[in-house]
Amino acid sequence: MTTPLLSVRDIEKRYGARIGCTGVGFDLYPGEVMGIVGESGSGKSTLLNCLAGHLTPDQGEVIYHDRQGVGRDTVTMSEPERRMLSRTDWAFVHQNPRDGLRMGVSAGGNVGERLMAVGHRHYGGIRSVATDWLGRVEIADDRIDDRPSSFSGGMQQRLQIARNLVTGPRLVFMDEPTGGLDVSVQARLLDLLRGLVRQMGLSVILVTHDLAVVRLLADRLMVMKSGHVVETGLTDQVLDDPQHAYTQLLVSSVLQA
Ligand SMILES: Nc1ncnc2c1ncn2[C@@H]1O[C@H](COP(=O)(O)OP(=O)(O)OP(=O)(O)O)[C@@H](O)[C@H]1O
Repeated sequence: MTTPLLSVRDIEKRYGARIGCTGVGFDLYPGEVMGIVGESGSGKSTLLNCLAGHLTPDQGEVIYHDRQGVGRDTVTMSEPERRMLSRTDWAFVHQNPRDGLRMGVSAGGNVGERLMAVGHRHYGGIRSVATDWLGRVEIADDRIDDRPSSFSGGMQQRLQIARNLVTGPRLVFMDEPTGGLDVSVQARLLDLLRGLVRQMGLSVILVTHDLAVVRLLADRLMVMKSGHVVETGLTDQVLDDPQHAYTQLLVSSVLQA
């Protein structure tokens, strides 16, 4: 049987007396896209940040199987080790591209510096890979020396995606990657993301409150409410035949919208 890429066991995070998330466990397999959905305040971001090492959970394990097949608990690993993983194996796409880009650095620099961080040194090679990646996210060659602040919101988000994927990560965390964009821009970005996820065989944990996004991208779904996972299953199954009353409400409110 295939080894999971990530094994999450009994994660809990509290903010004082308030529950951020609790009792969360699942396995993510290579090449799988797991969607986490739920209304505002249900604990999606808390969970994602615990999984990505941005928040320390109060309880639980996040076992990541590295390229050597060794299972390592990212909750207890040292900060330098976690930082190294974030550079080499993991990527994080923020809702707001400003949180994931360096706004004072050119588009090419934003992509190229990630390559340099993993040891690439040859300037010409870095520039040509950066150009190639700008093309893959549909940013014209002649924008390579422009700063992201001169880009539209959709372009900034595509640049953030290029910056994250250029190093060939094994696991990508995405926090509302299409949030805050116009509907037509969202549709184009979703198409692009879906293509990249398929081509690269990426494993993704995707947080969104938008069921159309998970319908397109996610193989499996976890539905959260008040910090708990209330339903989990294959995306089409959960959306077409929701079992939990809360999921039924989520799905029907979309249908009525
Ligand atoms: N820094 C914090 N301090 C105190 N409580 C927090 C903090 N961050 C989140 N919470 C609480 O934890 C719970 C889960 O919040 P979280 O942001 O994870 O939900 P979410 O589903 O991501 O919501 P949204 O879609 O609005 O981002 C909520 O009750 C929230 O008020």
